[in-house]
Amino acid sequence: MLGRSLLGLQDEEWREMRHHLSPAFTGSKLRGMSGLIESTCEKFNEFLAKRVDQADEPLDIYNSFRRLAADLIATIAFGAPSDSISDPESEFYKNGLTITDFSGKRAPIMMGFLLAPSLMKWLGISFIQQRLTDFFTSKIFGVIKYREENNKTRADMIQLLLDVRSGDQKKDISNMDITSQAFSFFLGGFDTMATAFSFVSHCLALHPEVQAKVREEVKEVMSKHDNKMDYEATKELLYMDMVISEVLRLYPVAPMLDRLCGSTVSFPEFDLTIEKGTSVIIPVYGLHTDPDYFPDPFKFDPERFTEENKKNIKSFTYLPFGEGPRNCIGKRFALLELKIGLSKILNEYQLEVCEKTNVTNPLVYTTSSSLVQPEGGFWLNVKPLNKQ
Ligand code: HEM
Repeated sequence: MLGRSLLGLQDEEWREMRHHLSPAFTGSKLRGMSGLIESTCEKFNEFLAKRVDQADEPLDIYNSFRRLAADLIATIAFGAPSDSISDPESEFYKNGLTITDFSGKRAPIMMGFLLAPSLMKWLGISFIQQRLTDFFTSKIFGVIKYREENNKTRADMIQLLLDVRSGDQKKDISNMDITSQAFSFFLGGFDTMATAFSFVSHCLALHPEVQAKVREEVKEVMSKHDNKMDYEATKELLYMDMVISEVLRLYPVAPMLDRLCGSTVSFPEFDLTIEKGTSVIIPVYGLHTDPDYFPDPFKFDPERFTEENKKNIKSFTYLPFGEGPRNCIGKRFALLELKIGLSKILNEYQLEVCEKTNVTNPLVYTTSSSLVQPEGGFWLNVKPLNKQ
């Protein structure tokens, strides 16, 4: 399944699939999907409300945001709403956790696929267990069958691919292709979204003055948009956009990128030649915290991203979503989800540090997991604004 997905395809096959999928992330498609995102984020607020009523203790925000991320992907990419937020036993969520767990016995498998994918295939080792492939495949096949038999449509990514398939040019896209792409959105957008939501919340709790300013902006924008935070409204969240940009600089979800050199290139000024076929690692975290590019790099300062200051950022030194043709296809979708989700939360809740919050600066990261996480996890107090 992964081999046919955007993440697994190479060269011409990748280019063609990317070309089909890119229209899923244009403004008009995102506008259509923003209602589904809003309603899923509202459910998350209901979960927070229950949680706050039941226990007045710190919240493990990462594990909470993972549930939100799973439900967002389920509804948008799999066309099948799941209820991971309120149901801890949700099958979709549990299977998602298993797939994205690269600790313990799965760590060498992941390393094997990164370093020697052909060898792993030759050895007959699969990246994803058959049981999980079957689960996700049957979900998507079921959704496609239902829509085709009942002539139903929905503003989500599966529909976009079905529309491409049935459109004028009748592209050769199989049900398995559609499943593979939904799956690549799951892998691309599950832990990344949960981590980004967690780091933004962490920074807002550590910097209450920034949080107050973002909340003020949210309330002002919502009051102009019938108390909603839809696609059009998010475009007015200029300060929140600066805050998110700064969080992703200080805490890039993907701290490094990799590329395979396609042709031999020379850089005479550095006396360096990179041969065709060489794996190149791009140190994103190193660039983002290099004082030559970002002075006083460990200072959390959203002002770096004002329209004026952004122009001074050197090209290719800020890479939270990668760069070039293989950059993150979900970037605009991710930013939309973050803006809607954070608006909903900040409109009703105050995020505060608690005794378990890791307040080290530079942050001390955990070494016990492959995830980018503070040592000790993400913990915050979440307090309803109306009870303050
Ligand atoms: C804040 C959240 C996110 C961050 C920080 C992020 C970051 C990234 C990065 C760094 C890459 C590699 C880019 C490169 O090598 O140049 C990538 C690729 C990718 N991302 Fe995201 N991502 C996020 C959310 C999402 C979401 C929500 C989706 C799903 C819709 C998604 C789907 C993908 C896919 C499919 C690729 C592979 C693209 C390709 O190979 O053509 N990402 N992402």
